[in-house]
Amino acid sequence: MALSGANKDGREVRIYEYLDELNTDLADYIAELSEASVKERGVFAIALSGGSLISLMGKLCEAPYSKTVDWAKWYIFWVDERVVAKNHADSNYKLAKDGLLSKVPIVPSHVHSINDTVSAEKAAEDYEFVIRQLVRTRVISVSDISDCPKFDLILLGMGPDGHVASLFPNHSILDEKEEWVTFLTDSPKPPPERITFTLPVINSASNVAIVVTGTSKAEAVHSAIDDVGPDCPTLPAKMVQPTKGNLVWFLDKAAASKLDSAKFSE
Ligand SMILES: O=C1O[C@H](COP(=O)(O)O)[C@@H](O)[C@H](O)[C@H]1O
Repeated sequence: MALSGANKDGREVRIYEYLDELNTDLADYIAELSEASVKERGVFAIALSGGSLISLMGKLCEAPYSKTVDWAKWYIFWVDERVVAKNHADSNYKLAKDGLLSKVPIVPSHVHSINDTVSAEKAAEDYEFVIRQLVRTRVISVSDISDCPKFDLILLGMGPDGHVASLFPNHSILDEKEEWVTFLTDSPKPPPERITFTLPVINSASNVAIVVTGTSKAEAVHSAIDDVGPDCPTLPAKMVQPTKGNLVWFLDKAAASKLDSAKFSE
């Protein structure tokens, strides 16, 4: 049984007692957005994170989604990527390829991963160039208020420290306003070299989902959703506030355990 609530900012919080329910509802949510976007624009531009998110999306590889989703219309991007070879265990591309993309009929030329043969700085620059080309051809929409790309869906995970994508607490890249894609070489979580979408790009998306499971993240979830704690305003997850788009949090019972509301009966 899921608990769900929306607040006045249009932010929705969905809490699941069982992981299987979260996985099914997440697959439904993605499939519905894909259908709506393909109907409206003919394509679905989706940006993935790494980490636990990919296994939580696993139901998409199964029936009915494997048959009903219009995979040929999907264009895949990465919200953040570690600057390592594509076959490296730390690669977010490899994680998604092994766990999702190799199991469904995605068009290979629609998969836009980073250039893994150059520096982090150059990889970020090249990736932004690729995104600019696809904005020009309208594979990715453009925001009418920020001129940023407007992805149909951006999927985020969150670390126990409240980081999303490769936007870490107290890091100067949280202030980046000009670039669409930036880089860091001092990530507090290994590996140190990464590229990441900036907050203006994340907040320009039509839809953003933050998918979080596990007790280790309950404090950061509480801080970001209940607006508490001295670090709250600068917690990266809290800074995800789509300007015009929708934000949905998908939480399991453990991640939601410190929220002010939302209690399941034992
Ligand atoms: O390093 C990263 O961490 C976050 C969170 O990962 P999780 O395994 O705790 O869900 C992830 O969203 C990001 O893409 C990744 O590069």
